Amino acid sequence: MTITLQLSQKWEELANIKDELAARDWFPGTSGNLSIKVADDPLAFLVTASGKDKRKRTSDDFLLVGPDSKPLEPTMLKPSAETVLHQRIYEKTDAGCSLHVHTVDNNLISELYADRGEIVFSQQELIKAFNIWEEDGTLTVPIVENFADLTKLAAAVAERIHPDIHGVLIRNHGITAWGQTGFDAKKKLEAFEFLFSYQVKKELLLR
Ligand SMILES: CSC[C@@H](O)[C@@H](O)C(=O)COP(=O)(O)O
Ligand SMILES: [Zn+2]
Repeated sequence: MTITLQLSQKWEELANIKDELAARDWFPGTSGNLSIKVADDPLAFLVTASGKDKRKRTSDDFLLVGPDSKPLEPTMLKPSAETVLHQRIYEKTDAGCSLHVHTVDNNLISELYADRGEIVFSQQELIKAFNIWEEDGTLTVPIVENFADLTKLAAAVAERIHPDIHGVLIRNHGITAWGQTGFDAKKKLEAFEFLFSYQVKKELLLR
């Protein structure tokens, strides 16, 4: 397969995911960023351009960056401010796609559980989306502080990545979740958001 064909297929895959997440209203105020891996060695990935309304579909939505998160070709576009987070995820995992969204539910959970540094889910059918099939299985989502220094933020996220971790919450900011493919990453992101929404509502009902 030629590189151009591979690139246009990945572009289409990411654009479709972006549309689906936009339909869920998961990009308020231009927030959120998405990426998909195009090559492993050296690393190259498509990432959303910074500051755009991610609900719109345009030919300027993504740009190709290399292992240092810098554009691989001359462009007027700026890679997402949070590109380095995606870079660190590709370095530390076998992910093929990484998705970052800000939602009210993920922000509330990140704040309510910040002091514990994580939230652990169990006895929930949807943890099967993370390949956890045991009746007493648990799913842990680490929570890191929202450092303004993005290199520091990326290092804090990278530090919490282990084989059983599929996403990291950033306090009062959002979640970054990843998977081997675009389908896998989106499935996990949707499952996370279901679990966060359930937990928020449960805590409200128990008050
Ligand atoms: C405009 S609020 C969101 C940003 O500060 C950032 O957190 C974000 O998710 C989007 O930044 P971007 O540079 O467009 O990828
Ligand atoms: Zn963000």
